Amino acid sequence: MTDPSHPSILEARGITKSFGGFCVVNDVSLSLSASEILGVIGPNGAGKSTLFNLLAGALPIDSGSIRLAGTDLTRARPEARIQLGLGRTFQIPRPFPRMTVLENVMTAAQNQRGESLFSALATASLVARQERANAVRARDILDFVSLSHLEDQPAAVLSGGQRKLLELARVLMAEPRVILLDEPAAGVNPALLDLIIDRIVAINKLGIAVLLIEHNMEMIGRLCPRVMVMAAGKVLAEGTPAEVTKRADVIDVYLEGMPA
Ligand SMILES: Nc1ncnc2c1ncn2[C@@H]1O[C@H](COP(=O)(O)OP(=O)(O)OP(=O)(O)O)[C@@H](O)[C@H]1O
Repeated sequence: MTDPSHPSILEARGITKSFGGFCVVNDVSLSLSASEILGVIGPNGAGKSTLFNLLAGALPIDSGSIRLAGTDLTRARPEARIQLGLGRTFQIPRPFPRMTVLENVMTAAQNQRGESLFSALATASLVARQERANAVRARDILDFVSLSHLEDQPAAVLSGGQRKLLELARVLMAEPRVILLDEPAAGVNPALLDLIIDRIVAINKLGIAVLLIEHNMEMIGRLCPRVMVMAAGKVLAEGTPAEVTKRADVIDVYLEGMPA
């Protein structure tokens, strides 16, 4: 349920997706308020990444609806969703390895807003001015994610944690209202993990809502006032991390055997 004082920015209703007759996301609904970080947890194969693919438009949904700030995105192309403010990161970041860190961030700029008019009127000097403005903004964002010192390096040299920070920077360049974060802690060393957590808090304080898939329960506990537990494609439980981690059904399908 969304608190009326914090209206919903992202709303999904009854999202369902099957592959070859096997239902991997089954009637999932969620409501994310503009000020919120909502965690999505659950065992491997629960359908969490598929849910992100459906929200981001990488896969078409079989049934259900998706709204972002009241606009129906259910059938919108992924690029249209990005332009409307829905950003996402991937479990395994895929930067352009030979481009520099700065160039990687600049490629995520959404200058195609009003593209037809822009291309009709554009002159070389206008394009150059836009590029300079993008470079200034990309440098500010690299500073925000503490990667400024690497801006001229090819992305191929980055560590796993630095690649996650670069992904965050690329998403921020597109000026999102909501970010879907898919396992930002996976493969990240403890020092960078603290930095990533700190940057997610800072991003949220800018008014950007976050939907966070994560297996790292410490990170979930530090970031998420509310979590949704998925199992076998369905929402099994919702509540605070303390509430859901006490539930016998959640312990049974997910938490048993995990490191404390
Ligand atoms: N394109 C696809 N075609 C067929 N089956 C798929 C496809 N994508 C995902 N699946 C299946 O859907 C189920 C859910 O997978 P998904 O990756 O969404 O789970 P997950 O909760 O994100 O798991 P993990 O925590 O391991 O990332 C799995 O059984 C997976 O094999």
